[in-house]
Amino acid sequence: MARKKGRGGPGRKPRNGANVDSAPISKDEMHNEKFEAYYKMQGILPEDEWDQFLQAFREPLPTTFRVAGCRQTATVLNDLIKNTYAAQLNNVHVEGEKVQPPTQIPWYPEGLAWQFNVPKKVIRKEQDFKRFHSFLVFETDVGNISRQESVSMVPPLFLDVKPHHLVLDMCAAPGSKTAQLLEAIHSSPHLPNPTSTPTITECPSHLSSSLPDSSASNPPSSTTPSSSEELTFPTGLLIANDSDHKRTHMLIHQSARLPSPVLVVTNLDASIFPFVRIPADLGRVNTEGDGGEKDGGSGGETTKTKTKMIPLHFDRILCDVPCSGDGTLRKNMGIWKKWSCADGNGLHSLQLRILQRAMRMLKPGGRIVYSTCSMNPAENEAVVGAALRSIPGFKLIDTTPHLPLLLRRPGLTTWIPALSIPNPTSTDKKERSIKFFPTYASYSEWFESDGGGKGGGRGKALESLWPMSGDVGLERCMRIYPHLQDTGGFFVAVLEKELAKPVEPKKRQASGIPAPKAKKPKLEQEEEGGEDDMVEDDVEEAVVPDPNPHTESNTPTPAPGSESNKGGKQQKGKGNGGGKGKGKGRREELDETGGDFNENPYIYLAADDPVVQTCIKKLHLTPSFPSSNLFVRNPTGQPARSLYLTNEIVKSILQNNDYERLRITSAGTRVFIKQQGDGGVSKLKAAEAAEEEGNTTGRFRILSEGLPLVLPFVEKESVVEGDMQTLRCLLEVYHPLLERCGERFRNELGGRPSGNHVVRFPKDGDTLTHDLLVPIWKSNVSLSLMIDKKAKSALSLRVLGEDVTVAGKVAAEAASKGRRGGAPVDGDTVVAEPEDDEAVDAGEVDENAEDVDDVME
Ligand SMILES: C[S@@+](CC[C@H](N)C(=O)[O-])C[C@H]1O[C@@H](n2cnc3c(N)ncnc32)[C@H](O)[C@@H]1O
Repeated sequence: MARKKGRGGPGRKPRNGANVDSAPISKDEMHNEKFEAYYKMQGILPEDEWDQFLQAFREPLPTTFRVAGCRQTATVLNDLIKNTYAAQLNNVHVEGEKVQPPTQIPWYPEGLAWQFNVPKKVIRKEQDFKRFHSFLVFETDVGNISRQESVSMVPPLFLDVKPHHLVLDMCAAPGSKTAQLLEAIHSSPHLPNPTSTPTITECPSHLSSSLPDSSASNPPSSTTPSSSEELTFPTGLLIANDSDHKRTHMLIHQSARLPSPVLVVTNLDASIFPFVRIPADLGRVNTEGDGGEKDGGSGGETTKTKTKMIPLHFDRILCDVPCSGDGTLRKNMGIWKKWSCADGNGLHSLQLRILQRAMRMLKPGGRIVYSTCSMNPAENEAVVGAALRSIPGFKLIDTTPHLPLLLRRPGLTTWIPALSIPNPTSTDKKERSIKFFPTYASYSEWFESDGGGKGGGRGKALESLWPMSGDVGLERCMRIYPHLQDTGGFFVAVLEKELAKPVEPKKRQASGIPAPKAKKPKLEQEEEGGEDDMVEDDVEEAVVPDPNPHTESNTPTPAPGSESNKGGKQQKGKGNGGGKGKGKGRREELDETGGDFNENPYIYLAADDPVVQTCIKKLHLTPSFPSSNLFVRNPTGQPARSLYLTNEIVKSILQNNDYERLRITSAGTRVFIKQQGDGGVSKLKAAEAAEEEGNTTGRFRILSEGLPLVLPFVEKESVVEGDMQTLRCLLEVYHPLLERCGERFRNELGGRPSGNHVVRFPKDGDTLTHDLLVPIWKSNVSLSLMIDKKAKSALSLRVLGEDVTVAGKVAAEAASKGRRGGAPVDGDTVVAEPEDDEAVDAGEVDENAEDVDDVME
């Protein structure tokens, strides 16, 4: 399956929706008078740094990536990069000049982020770089490496997410920061990390060859999901939201590389994000932050007594808001030509409403990180300042002690807004000039005059664009500039909600805080009206300014459920709410493109469902497996093909909220799938075999991405020990015969029934630095390694030092014939994969896969 080339090109929608493009332009064209005039006026830098600042923006951005996944995997990979690849690349010369090898980004924790700046032609020509690039591509595909702009790695680091935290990523697509947040939630050393792929699956202690077979070998004795969850899954939650429906699918695709039972993806306008209902007892436990959870009742059963519901408040919220993106000039070169101060002005109102909404959904003591890839104070300090003044009880955190090696400048405490207006000295009406207004009064005066456009249809700009009186500590914000550490431009502010009880609404009004007319989110109005328990004490604080009538800039597309969407096509939502907890009837749902919200429901299976019980038996799972946390996604609620797993809090959300109201696009992760074929045997024969077995529930297997989550519940005795001969054989051939495998493995597996098995390849301190666990499928005559082709290639490269897989050989052959093959060079098309039905049978082909290049920032 070849992927289309997806990066750049004129008209490409960038990360924030502004209409800029990344088509290359010459350095001579990299000028913009208005940009320079505007930022010089703001005094963002000392005069003597100005040239360096502009010059840095004209240079290509280095390629940056971070090593993701669990600590074990990350350490192995990082050592490999440091000791093998970077060492090899330290001595590459092109046309007599030394090429800089990859270097560690100095400020990133534990040296896990890297950068290099090597022209594509060098990567294509130089064997060592080519090999390094292949390695990066494969490891990225399997989720162990995340290619991400270095400044974009900053906000999640300041959010400081812990495994028990309830986290909301308000504007999450395409998802590079979501991935970081997920990794942080899964970061406990006691939890198996789904962010490590089976290529080096972290081995739960009871399956490890290296750990003593003592109490650790016993599966958790409790049969309640909550106690097994404590031992296995984080108790936290990550809701990743984006208002752009297409981009939520990018987000889902991106996060599929980091399968997690704690993830929920929603498709809502963040500025009117509705409250999520949770049972009060669950909320209380979360507020206490002890990470423990009550059993929310077994799946499929209906709780008789009415449970008191409360709105969920988050421990951490990331507001990586849509922005004008002028900090991305180095990659979105079209901004040089198109920059206008109107872009930032036009986004200010939405950004402010998103931040205010986040503040209202935060727990006392909780933290918000607000970030943009813009340098414009209209989108940064003006937003943060106005938000802090409108909702008391928050403060900006001084972040200087954190990441001390990250060079940054303090936030601006004053700035001068400007408008883009028709150039009064030009006859061309389309020509614009920039006009500064030091005060809101001077702007108002101009606005009221004819020159201001009164009567000409121009809406008035918000006063919050201007600096306001009163010190809110804006210098605590962070500004990152390209010349400081060879990055893009970026802005980050860290806000904390005080633990003290917020002041009464009346006192707030008396404090002179500008409180533009409250405009409650539609969903919230309904929520408040219908559910006493959902009314928050600070509901009156919905100091949401009127939508900015200022119409100069590219306005972001109206989001689902937003007022601005009202004129759109309306269609009915479908399905029921997935069992109990269905909200208040049907609502008309719209997505960004005007289509309906067309998602299947989330229906939990009863723990004693025959299919669940068959899975437990056939897949050799211990009784502690959280069987009531499995759900299916189809209108009938039948376990037809895939079974998904969540933790308790996600289950509680899905069962107590209308999934259509929250526009839940995805939740949890798929762990079991019905085996359609039987390795090398036809589907018909497989079906016949299943029939003969009297197994009408079908035969499910553990999906490779689900394995890390399921492993702690796999019975130790059922795991077969493999050897290097067997591993090579499984990698080289799609369906190798058992006779080709190592003798001990052959003998052990030979006596076992056909179906799903887990194989452990013990660490040998040499080729395998950690135990490796993989799922295989045994048919009557052959075996199949049930991991996808890219994961196979990555594993082969890492363990055997070469890609011995069929796909790898085809790619190498194509490359040797002069066709492009092997790993793609940055932004290029991925080589066509060989025709075979293995991945399809294995259910590993993602039909909804989006262009992964687009997913990379
Ligand atoms: C800067 S990008 C986010 C990048 C993302 N955090 C990441 O690290 O990959 C801004 C995102 O906000 C989304 N967006 C725009 N308006 C929105 C709104 N009103 N509510 C939620 N998301 C919005 C855009 O679709 C875009 O994906």
